[in-house]
Amino acid sequence: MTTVIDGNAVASDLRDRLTGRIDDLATEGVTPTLATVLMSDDPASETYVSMKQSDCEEVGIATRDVEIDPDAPAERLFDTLDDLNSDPEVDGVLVQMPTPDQVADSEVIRRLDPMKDVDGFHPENVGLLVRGDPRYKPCTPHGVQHLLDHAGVETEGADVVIVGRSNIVGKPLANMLLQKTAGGNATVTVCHSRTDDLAAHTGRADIVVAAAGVPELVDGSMLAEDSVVIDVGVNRVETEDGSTLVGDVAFDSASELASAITPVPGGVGPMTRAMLLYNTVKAAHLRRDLAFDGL
Ligand SMILES: Nc1nc2c(c(=O)[nH]1)N[C@@H](CN(C=O)c1ccc(C(=O)N[C@@H](CCC(=O)O)C(=O)O)cc1)CN2
Repeated sequence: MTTVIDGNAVASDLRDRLTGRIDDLATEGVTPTLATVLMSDDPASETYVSMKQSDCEEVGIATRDVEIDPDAPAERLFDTLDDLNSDPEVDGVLVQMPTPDQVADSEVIRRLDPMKDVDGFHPENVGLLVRGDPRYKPCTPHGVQHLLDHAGVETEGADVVIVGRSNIVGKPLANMLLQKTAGGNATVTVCHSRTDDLAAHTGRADIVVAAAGVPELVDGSMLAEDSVVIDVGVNRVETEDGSTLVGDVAFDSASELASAITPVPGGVGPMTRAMLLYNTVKAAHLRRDLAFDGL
């Protein structure tokens, strides 16, 4: 019997618990505030930002909604970040990725105040994560770790194969699963587009995390019986009737082998958004030297 891990339900539970923390902050006269910065006309990016804005509204996080013409020079974005960095009311700043070609992602990330970097992408925050002392865990890997915990999946000693080596998901997740902490202690292999015989790796894994951005790259023939499958991909593909979302996992065939699997949509995506709320609430505490022990 395969368990389908319901990311919407887990994210909703997390939002409920965060609301309690936000109410506590209100008694101190603090309203956590997130600035979202969108410099893109990609419909998926627009959707993600508007979902993040409405999640904030639901839990009581105030928002600033900054939109920059995608054809503007990079300096326009950098000036905006400088303003948000120095604005005392803003706790967290999120620049929706990807940015346009004339703007180097690496420069954007460095320009952010690391205390307001609720994506956890700034080199200072990456360094803290790798050393095992995370300030802000990047939202998608944090969501994956939380889903595994919620589903009762033991990572200690587990053979985990991550397919994808991005800075947003694959690399930070590998580091988090390696840490000597709860939700870590795994043996981690990171596969990518140049990996020989991908199926040989995924086929021996206890846990497979597919985060390559390739629709239905991993199917049931590539999995061990009773493995746990986490699908990070959100790919919009054309169909005869229009378009649909598919993950990096071929859900039907993978479900026949997996003991537990996340769907797309409704798996990791909602958790990515919930963890952004978590980091914003954490930022509101850290910036005021208030204790934050998690949820
Ligand atoms: N600054 C950032 N940019 C990007 C990140 C990120 O973590 N920070 N990650 C990805 C995209 N992403 C976050 O922005 C993201 C992806 C998917 C979802 C989501 O909720 N997906 C839903 C389906 C949504 C739909 O209907 O299209 C789901 O899977 O159920 C949220 C956020 C790249 N950029």
